[in-house]
Amino acid sequence: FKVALCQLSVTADKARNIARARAAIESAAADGAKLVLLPEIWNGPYSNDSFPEYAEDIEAGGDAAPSFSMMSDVARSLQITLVGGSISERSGNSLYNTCCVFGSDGKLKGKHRKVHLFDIDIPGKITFQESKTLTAGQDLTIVDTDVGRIGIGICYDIRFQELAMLYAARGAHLLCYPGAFNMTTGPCAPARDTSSSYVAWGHSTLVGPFGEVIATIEHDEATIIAEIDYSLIEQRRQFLPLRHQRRGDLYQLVDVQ
Ligand SMILES: NC(=O)CC(=O)C(=O)O
Repeated sequence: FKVALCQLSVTADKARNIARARAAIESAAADGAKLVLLPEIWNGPYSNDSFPEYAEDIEAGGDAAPSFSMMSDVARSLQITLVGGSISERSGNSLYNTCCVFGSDGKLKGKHRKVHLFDIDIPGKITFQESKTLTAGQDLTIVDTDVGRIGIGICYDIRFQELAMLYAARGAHLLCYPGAFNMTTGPCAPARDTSSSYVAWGHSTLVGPFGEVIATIEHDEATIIAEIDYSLIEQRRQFLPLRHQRRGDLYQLVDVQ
């Protein structure tokens, strides 16, 4: 089936960001995509000042959550599976960086709250402390959808390979990491805006089970549409039978949930 990665340009105008995301999803579905992905924090700027301002109460829905409502509505009307990048989510007194996954009926199938907050300090380059405003999620997220079993992480989560290994062990066909990587630390993000306080890298990428890049783009606003074929996963596992060759007597991956 066809998958679409929408690399959106993000501005401070939330209504415009929502309209633009909807248009990108509609265009991807018109081109045959059955699974559509958005980037990390696509409804407003990626900054600690903005997270509280753009946050939505997903549980309340409706007017309290216009980005969430748009995603649910568009997934239902186009009958696609939507991995909704991420938005900041308000829940009680806490804020989370949250990815919502919608089924082709528009229902929320799963919600991932970023588990590894992006707290870094690279002198002279970039300092970012998500933990100033955000709370880390406590759960791994695997979602069963019309287009297979999907493991979700958000941006910095990709750097902790145990997550990916656990998702694979739990039978995930596809791992989705909506990202807002930056010019210092690396690839995969919304479109680049050099006037923004946080300059995103762009380069959204779809990778196959041999580690091969199926499709990628530069840093402008654009959408990748490419076919993925899950049957290649089994072929890869036959060719490289790592699962049976692991040295459990020397090391173990422990699933604590
Ligand atoms: N924005 C993130 O969560 C992570 C990031 O940019 C990185 O390089 O890692």
